[in-house]
Amino acid sequence: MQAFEAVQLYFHRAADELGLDDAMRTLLITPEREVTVQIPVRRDDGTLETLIGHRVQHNGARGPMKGGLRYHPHVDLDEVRALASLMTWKTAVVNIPYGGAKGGVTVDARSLSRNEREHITRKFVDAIHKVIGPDSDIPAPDMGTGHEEMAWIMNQYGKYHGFNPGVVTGKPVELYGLPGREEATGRGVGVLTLKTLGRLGRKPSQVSLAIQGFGNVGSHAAKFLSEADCRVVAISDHTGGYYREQGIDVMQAVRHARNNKGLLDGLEGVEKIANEDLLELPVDVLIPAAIGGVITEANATAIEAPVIIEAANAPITPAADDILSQRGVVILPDILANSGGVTASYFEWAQNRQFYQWSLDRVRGELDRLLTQAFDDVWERSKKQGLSLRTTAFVLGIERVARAVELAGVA
Ligand SMILES: NC(=O)c1ccc[n+]([C@@H]2O[C@H](COP(=O)([O-])OP(=O)(O)OC[C@H]3O[C@@H](n4cnc5c(N)ncnc54)[C@H](O)[C@@H]3O)[C@@H](O)[C@H]2O)c1
Repeated sequence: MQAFEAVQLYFHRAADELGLDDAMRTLLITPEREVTVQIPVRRDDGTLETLIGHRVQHNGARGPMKGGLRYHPHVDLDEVRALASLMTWKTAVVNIPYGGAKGGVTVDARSLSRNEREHITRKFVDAIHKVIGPDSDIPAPDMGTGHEEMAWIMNQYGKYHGFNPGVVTGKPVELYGLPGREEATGRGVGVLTLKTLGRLGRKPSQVSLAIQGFGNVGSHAAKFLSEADCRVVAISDHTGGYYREQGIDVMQAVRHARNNKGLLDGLEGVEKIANEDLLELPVDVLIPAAIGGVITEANATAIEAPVIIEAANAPITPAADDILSQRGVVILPDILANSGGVTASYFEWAQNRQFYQWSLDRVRGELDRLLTQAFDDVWERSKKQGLSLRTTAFVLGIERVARAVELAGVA
């Protein structure tokens, strides 16, 4: 099932709980604006190529729209639409004053030189600068983009509209970025894992964890949770899984990856396992933090972990979600579990608007506070209404957006 259908399914399940009529559903699902543009680019070898870029602004009832910009060969309008709507529900669940958007260019970022990436980014801004801005739509990094692209967006946007660093987040710290933005999603996953364990009456020191993916999110989550006394028994990246029953020295793994082009292969003192086997280990908590669609109908029954924290976007397919939920597995859904990133982006935007640099301590303190509040809102409502955490998170997000739409007056 494609991302689009999965989001629609979860939306309608929550809308059923809220008793929303068809007219309101249509209004909430329909994006406010979709922009598709051509991006002509001269490659370094002199050839001319015409790329396609999209920006979908889903809903701005609660504030300026917010969402990443991805450079990936699979980018298409349906996917961007689905991800834009997910951002609307995600910003609402964590209760920051934003709506949702998403964008992308259909291109393999790894095939581009730095020079080509810069040209594409500036051309894309040329095409969409009229519809983005610090009060309307604020892009951020996503797959295939990072702080360099964000700095170019800020610079190119400034040529049309004057200096305004709040037009984009995920910038380099030296250029109005936020200290702690890089760790924020992984740290948030860690904070929310501890909150989940606390509600289940589990002490971190009694808990074993397996984490799939050791990139930005997975490595920071592993670091945070091992420092909190959890036993991280397995980690992985696309080179394979690495297992040690007594617990992996996460800092050693971080250092190893840092000196090995970000990769874990060759890590010493661990047993090598297959990535699929990592998912089926008899651990207390499983954290998929790599890619989508790794837990499907085919392997859902083999998953032994009683708690899954969705650090990646959509790691569990809807069919697998049904199987796991029926078995009583506690699943903390992606729209809450990985919302630390967009929350820190909101802090970056707030500090840009204040022209005041936040300290790392302040960022961490505010991040922990907002995520804890969002977690408590979702957990308590889920218990009260007897709904899964995923359906509850969607209910809460959709309800807040619907209320904002109604209060502001829809027509
Ligand atoms: N970075 C953020 O702020 C953020 C925010 C929200 C959601 N996410 C989601 O979290 C996930 C991870 O993002 P990231 O920023 O850490 O990406 P990243 O590119 O830094 O790291 C991805 C990691 O996954 C590994 N990987 C790739 N394919 C794999 C496979 N088949 N099996 C096992 N490991 C594999 C890679 O080797 C790498 O270690 C993505 O789904 C992303 O959409 C990230």
